[in-house]
Formats: sequence, structure tokens, C-alpha cells
Amino acid sequence: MKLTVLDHPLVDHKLTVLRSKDTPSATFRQLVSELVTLEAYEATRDLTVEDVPVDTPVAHTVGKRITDPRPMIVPILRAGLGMLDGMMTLLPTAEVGFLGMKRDERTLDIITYANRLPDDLSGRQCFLLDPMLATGGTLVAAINYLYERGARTITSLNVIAAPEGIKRLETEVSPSIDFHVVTCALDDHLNEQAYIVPGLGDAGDRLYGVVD
Ligand SMILES: O=P(O)(O)OC[C@H]1O[C@H](OP(=O)(O)OP(=O)(O)O)[C@H](O)[C@@H]1O
Ligand SMILES: O=c1cc[nH]c(=O)[nH]1
Ligand SMILES: [Mg+2]
Repeated sequence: MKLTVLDHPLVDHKLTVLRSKDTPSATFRQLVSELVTLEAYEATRDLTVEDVPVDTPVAHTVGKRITDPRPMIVPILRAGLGMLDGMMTLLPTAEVGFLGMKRDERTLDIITYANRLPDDLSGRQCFLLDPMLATGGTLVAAINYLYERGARTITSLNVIAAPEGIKRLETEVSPSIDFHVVTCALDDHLNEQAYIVPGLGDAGDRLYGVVD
């Protein structure tokens, strides 16, 4: 497993506004979108490309294009939806699948309530989107889901990760997966409710409102 924690003043500035409890939903959504665009630059560094001929107005040359099959972007609903537009801005030719997952806030068990993904993901470079990586339970379940469908190259884009979740991924994700975590910040710890500290609270609620 490879871990990349972004180190950039723009990321730090935007993340600080995102964390503030006084930041309203509209600004929060805009900042998540901007942060994922910055993150996507790093997260797509290992995309496979192939040579392609191109005629410029001046000469014939050889450039690069992203190889087939097209990359697969998978936001984990709800909160991951807030990262989708920003990711697609950088990777407009990717396909999008969906996973609806909810952590039971009492038991921390993961409930998968929706999925819309191709049955065969072999050979696809997959990008999971979810702003919060807390205990890692949701991400492990999502990775297993993709793995069962043949995915072996998976990058997770998160906004904030907790050390507890990173540790869990290191032990529970199969070494046969080429797995990369990219996050804007690695925070301090989880509290008794398994919320990230200092974190930003419940990302889904801050993006879309409180449902339960
Ligand atoms: O690492 P974990 O301990 O599994 O926690 C992280 C998960 O919790 C949040 O989702 P939540 O279950 O609140 O669903 P929501 O996006 O619908 O709010 C978050 O977006 C992650 O999916
Ligand atoms: O801090 C946390 C932990 C899990 N889910 C969130 O939205 N925030
Ligand atoms: Mg939530």
C-alpha cells in the first residue's frame, strides 16, 4: 500500500475553511470539489498511457492517451458524491460506478444499500471517492467489493484520514492489489464515536443535511 498525504499551501488553506463549523453547506460543497481537483492530479500520476500519433499545425508527432479500458470512478454515497464533479473535471473520459454504503454509527458495521457497477472490473484502474477515512471499515468493504469483480488497481481519494484507518488498511487489504491512498490530511486520532479529530464532523451531513 502506498500513502500520499498532500503537502501544498492551497490544500492547507482550503481544508482549514472546510473544517470550520461555521462554513455553510454551499461553501463546503465548493471546497470539496476544489480539493479533489488538486488531489486528482496526484492520484492519477500512475495512470497508464500509450503512444498516439498527432498532427499539430506545424508537424507530425507522437503524444500520449489514456489506455483502454477506461478508468472507473466510484464515489461512495453519500459523502463521496461531493467529490465526483471535481474528479470528472480532471478525468472526463472515465466511467462512473456507484456504491451506497453507510456505517451504523452504533456498531460501526457497514451496510451496503446500493450498487451500480460493471460485473467485470478486471484490468480497470479504479478510483474510490470518499472524503472521510475513519476506522477504514467502509473503505475495506468497498475494496473487497471491487476486488471480487476483478479490480487489482485501486486508488482511494480521501480528504481526511485517521491513523487508525490507515493501519487497518495496511493489514486488511490484499497485497495482490496495487493500492494507493491519497489524502489531503492525516489527522490525529478517532474519538469515542469513531469521528476523526480534529476532522470536520459528519461529511455527508455537512454536504447534504442531516437525515437521521
Ligand atoms: O472509515 P469508517 O469508520 O467506515 O467511516 C467513514 C465513512 O463514514 C462516512 O459515511 P457515512 O456512513 O456517515 O454515510 P454518509 O456518507 O451517507 O453520511 C464517510 O463518508 C465514510 O463513508
Ligand atoms: O469524522 C468522521 C468519521 C466518519 N464519517 C464522517 O463523516 N466523519
Ligand atoms: Mg455520514
